[in-house]
Amino acid sequence: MIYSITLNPSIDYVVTSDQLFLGRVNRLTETTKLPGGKGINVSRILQALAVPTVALGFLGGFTGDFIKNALKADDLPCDFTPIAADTRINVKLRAESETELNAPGPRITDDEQHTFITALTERLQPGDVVVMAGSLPPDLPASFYRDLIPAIHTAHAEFVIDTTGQALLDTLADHPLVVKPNHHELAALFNDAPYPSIEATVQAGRKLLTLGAQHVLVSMAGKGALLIEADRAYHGNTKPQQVINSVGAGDSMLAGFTGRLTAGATPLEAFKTALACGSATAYSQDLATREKIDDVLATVTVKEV
Ligand SMILES: Nc1ncnc2c1ncn2[C@@H]1O[C@H](COP(=O)(O)OP(=O)(O)OP(=O)(O)O)[C@@H](O)[C@H]1O
Ligand SMILES: O=P(O)(O)OC[C@@]1(O)O[C@H](CO)[C@@H](O)[C@@H]1O
Repeated sequence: MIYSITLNPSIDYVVTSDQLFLGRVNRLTETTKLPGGKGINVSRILQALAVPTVALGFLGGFTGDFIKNALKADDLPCDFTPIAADTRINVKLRAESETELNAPGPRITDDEQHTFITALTERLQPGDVVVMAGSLPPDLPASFYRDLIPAIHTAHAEFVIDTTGQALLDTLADHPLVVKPNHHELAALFNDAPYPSIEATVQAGRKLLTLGAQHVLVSMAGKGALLIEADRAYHGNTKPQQVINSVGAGDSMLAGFTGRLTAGATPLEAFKTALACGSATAYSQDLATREKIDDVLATVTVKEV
């Protein structure tokens, strides 16, 4: 089973405007509300790939109810810890370019934190994978993800982590199954300037393997992604289509890789699915459907670099 953890879910309020003028009234041409948050996105793509998953985390208030109902309508298995405060709303603005306004998130009490940790540890079985993805609401200690790792390992389960900076570096020695920084996050991890070439990016990504990660992907938005192994690396991409919404492309990529790898695929096969899932989401209004993923998979190209 793959459990996703979304400590700070969101309603993604996706709004479209022809142009955006700061300091003026802007009339929107379209609005949509989607269940959001990185772990939830991972579970939604796993479900599209028919990989067993349960979405965990915190949900509260009318916003939490919206997300719960949206996931229930899609038959996505969930077990969120209820909280008293309202789950946040993030605004995703599509105008000439994409702008995201992400809220800090609700208060989570000590009792709610303990309830979540107990629920998670009671569920874990040998062979399970826990995907921890996204920001922490303000009251949770910065070490919250890292503090879950001993319980995950005691259950003989593995973890995947999608976070940034020191919080990511701090977990590498515990051997995450997969990490997938984007190229900007990778450079920031090592206080480097943007990498001038694929070779330089591969060299930096390989440091994550040396520090303990089992599998390393580096995503580069429209420029595709890298699969970096100890003795070789691959660059892959998909046939370009119109980009509609890149929100959740990274989560889709992580889900595709983790889902296929866990089901027994080779890292290279899993990488191809990951590329298809990431781009298929970028080419869709919402997260990618299975049909769209299969369509895009047929266009994936990968070469050793
Ligand atoms: N414009 C695009 N065209 C084609 N594929 C894309 C595009 N944007 C993203 N993708 C695919 O999705 C993958 C992940 O995207 P990206 O590198 O933007 O991740 P991210 O920064 O984690 O994204 P996010 O946080 O928005 O989910 C890319 O490696 C690529 O395969
Ligand atoms: O604020 P965080 O937790 O870092 O990111 C949250 C978020 O931007 O990530 C997803 C896309 O990756 C969206 O569904 C959601 O709104």
